[in-house]
Amino acid sequence: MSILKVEGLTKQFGGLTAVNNVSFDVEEGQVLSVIGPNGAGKSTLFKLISSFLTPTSGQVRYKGEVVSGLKPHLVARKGIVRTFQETTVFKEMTAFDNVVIGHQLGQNAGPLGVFLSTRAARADEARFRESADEILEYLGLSHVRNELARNLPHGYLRSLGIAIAMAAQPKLLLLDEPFAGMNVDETDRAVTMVEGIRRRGITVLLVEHDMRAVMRISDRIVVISFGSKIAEGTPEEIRANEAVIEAYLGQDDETIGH
Ligand SMILES: Nc1ncnc2c1ncn2[C@@H]1O[C@H](COP(=O)(O)OP(=O)(O)OP(=O)(O)O)[C@@H](O)[C@H]1O
Repeated sequence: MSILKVEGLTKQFGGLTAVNNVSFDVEEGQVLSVIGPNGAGKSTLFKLISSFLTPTSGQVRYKGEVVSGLKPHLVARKGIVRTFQETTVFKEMTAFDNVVIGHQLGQNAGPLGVFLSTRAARADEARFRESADEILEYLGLSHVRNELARNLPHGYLRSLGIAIAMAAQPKLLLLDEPFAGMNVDETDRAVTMVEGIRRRGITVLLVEHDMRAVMRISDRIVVISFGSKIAEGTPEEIRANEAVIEAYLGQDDETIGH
């Protein structure tokens, strides 16, 4: 059963069509990756799905309901949660406290709601603390539990962003370039994290520039180039697809996962 349907999604910025009539379905419990060369429109597509941008035409349907045009926090409350960027991690707090706060973000409109936290939210605190430890554990972050976020290396900060998003109890987790800027070890760890998330039955939609890690974790891959979908299929199908090879020609061989 598909949890998300992207239907004829188009986004124009002035005369530029960043996303051009893109359609695909995301099946519940699967990992679907959107890949494409630089400037292909991946980030724009991602923002359209998380409702940070409104489409020029087309729509996104989540569990049958059109969510395009809703405020991002309302979409998040329905279960579509994007990872937190490094800039939204609270740097002066520990990894653990950041994940506890992530639970509250899942219930409130934004950080303000957290600071003005209600009695009900405080009552949930014990449950959140227990859950935060569980998340850190299965994401392999327990050993940095008490580190201040500002002391964490880049790869860990990105992982912490995923942990915070998990605390908001997503049904569909959106990962924006989770492997960007990671070295080989960090990428391996992040791949393991995504596998762990998938095993918990959470659907994952990720947008990524680099094909190599994507090949390892995706059930399906959608390829976009110059805003349009040029291919869709399993990793094996994508690897052998002529249009994909063509789109990536001139790029480093590493990018197509060879
Ligand atoms: N807010 C905006 N205003 C105008 N043009 C934009 C805006 N956002 C993106 N674009 C343009 O839309 C096109 C697609 O950009 P987008 O960032 O979605 O690509 P991308 O595939 O994510 O690229 P990368 O892999 O480099 O991050 C680019 O030509 C970009 O310059």
